[in-house]
Amino acid sequence: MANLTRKLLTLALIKDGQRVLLGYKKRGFGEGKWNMFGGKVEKGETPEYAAIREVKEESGLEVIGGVEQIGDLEFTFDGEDFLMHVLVFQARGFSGTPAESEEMRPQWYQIEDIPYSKMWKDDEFWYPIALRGGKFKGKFHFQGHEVILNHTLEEVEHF
Ligand SMILES: COc1nc(N)nc2c1ncn2[C@H]1C[C@H](O)[C@@H](COP(=O)(O)OP(=O)(O)OP(=O)(O)O)O1
Repeated sequence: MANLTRKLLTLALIKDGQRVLLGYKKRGFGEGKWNMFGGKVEKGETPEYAAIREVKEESGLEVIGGVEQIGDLEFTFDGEDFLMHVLVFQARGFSGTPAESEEMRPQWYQIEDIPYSKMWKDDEFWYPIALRGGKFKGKFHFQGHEVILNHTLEEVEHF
């Protein structure tokens, strides 16, 4: 594969018992899909700081007690010259009430009602690991934004 430009991004799992907070992406990359909250790691930020900042900006929630890394994902897209390296975190706690932002419309989902058909196709592979408290590493190669051409996924003890 040719040299790819790497982009570092975050996703954050906000779980409260048997429900998770997802956001409907209103604009930008992944527009029209439900996803966790996250975005680019800006220059000078740690990924953990970026994850906490994105949760606040996109959902209105304050992360309490920091975040723990639970996933490491790489996404590539056929014919595209970039690789998205997405670190997935779980918030240890949170406070506040979810509020719609310019980018996301938050909504709580019971785990059994997670709308996988309206999400990125990789999510149905790794959410089950994340939701039962596991950690994972994976790589997904897409054709467009709807078809996974190939992938690897493994559960890990630590990163
Ligand atoms: C390809 O599969 C993906 N699956 C999932 N679940 N999430 C993905 C996938 N590819 C990207 N993402 C996530 C990673 C980030 O959380 C967002 C994209 O972030 P965005 O480009 O919107 O970053 P921001 O900094 O929020 O953007 P602005 O510059 O518009 O503020 O999608």
